Amino acid sequence: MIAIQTINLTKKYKGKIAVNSLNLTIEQGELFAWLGLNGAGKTTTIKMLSCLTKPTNGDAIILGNSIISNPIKVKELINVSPQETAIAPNLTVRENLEFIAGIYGSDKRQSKQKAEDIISSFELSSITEEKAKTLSGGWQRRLSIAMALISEPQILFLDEPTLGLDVVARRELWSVIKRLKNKVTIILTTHYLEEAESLADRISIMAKGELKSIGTPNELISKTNTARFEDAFIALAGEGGIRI
Ligand SMILES: Nc1ncnc2c1ncn2[C@@H]1O[C@H](COP(=O)(O)OP(=O)(O)OP(=O)(O)O)[C@@H](O)[C@H]1O
Repeated sequence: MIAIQTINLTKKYKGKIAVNSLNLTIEQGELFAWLGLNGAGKTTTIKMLSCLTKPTNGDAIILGNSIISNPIKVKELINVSPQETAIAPNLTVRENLEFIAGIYGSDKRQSKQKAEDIISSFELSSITEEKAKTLSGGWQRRLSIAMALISEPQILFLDEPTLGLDVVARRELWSVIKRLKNKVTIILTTHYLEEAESLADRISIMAKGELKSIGTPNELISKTNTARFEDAFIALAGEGGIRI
């Protein structure tokens, strides 16, 4: 089944095009990565798909629901783990999880159970009673993703999930994300090419609001006739990048 289909999805800010007539399809269960240089239009696309900003033209269908005519239903089906983590610093890890479960309508008993389940699946048990503000960046990001999954979304948007993390914390988070594959459709934005290459089923490359190419890392390498993914990325996303 199709998770996301965009139809001429376009966003202009005061006449300036941020995203230009995007047409693509993402299958359910896919881990799909957006890559592009600064200002390529990744965040704007994610904001439209998650109903945080309205398109100027076009539409996107999320699991059968239009982001324009049915944003309330779309918001029930998705969740976002934003760049700046949305955790409450003075609450413990467990309290943060129970709090979010409550916001999404669970009663006290259900909230406790949901928090317990996610603590176990995210291997958070060593830090459950720690206040969130005392956690390292890697643990904070892991908690933030766990919180985004409490509402059991079908589509999860991960915006720069490992930004600023050290190499070990990054690898640990990669394994957390890999375990989610095929359970939830994941839309990932990142500036780390090796992150997209390691995690994504397919990658889309944007430049100046235009979709330049979509494919598996190997397909993008072969389409651009390059030897490494980094070279393929530069051929597509760089100044005067090709469109294939
Ligand atoms: N609220 C806004 N008002 C005006 N212009 C905006 C706004 N948000 C984004 N833009 C412009 O739209 C274009 C695309 O920006 P966007 O943030 O989507 O890119 P990005 O690929 O996410 O970049 P980055 O990697 O730097 O986060 C840029 O030219 C940006 O300046």
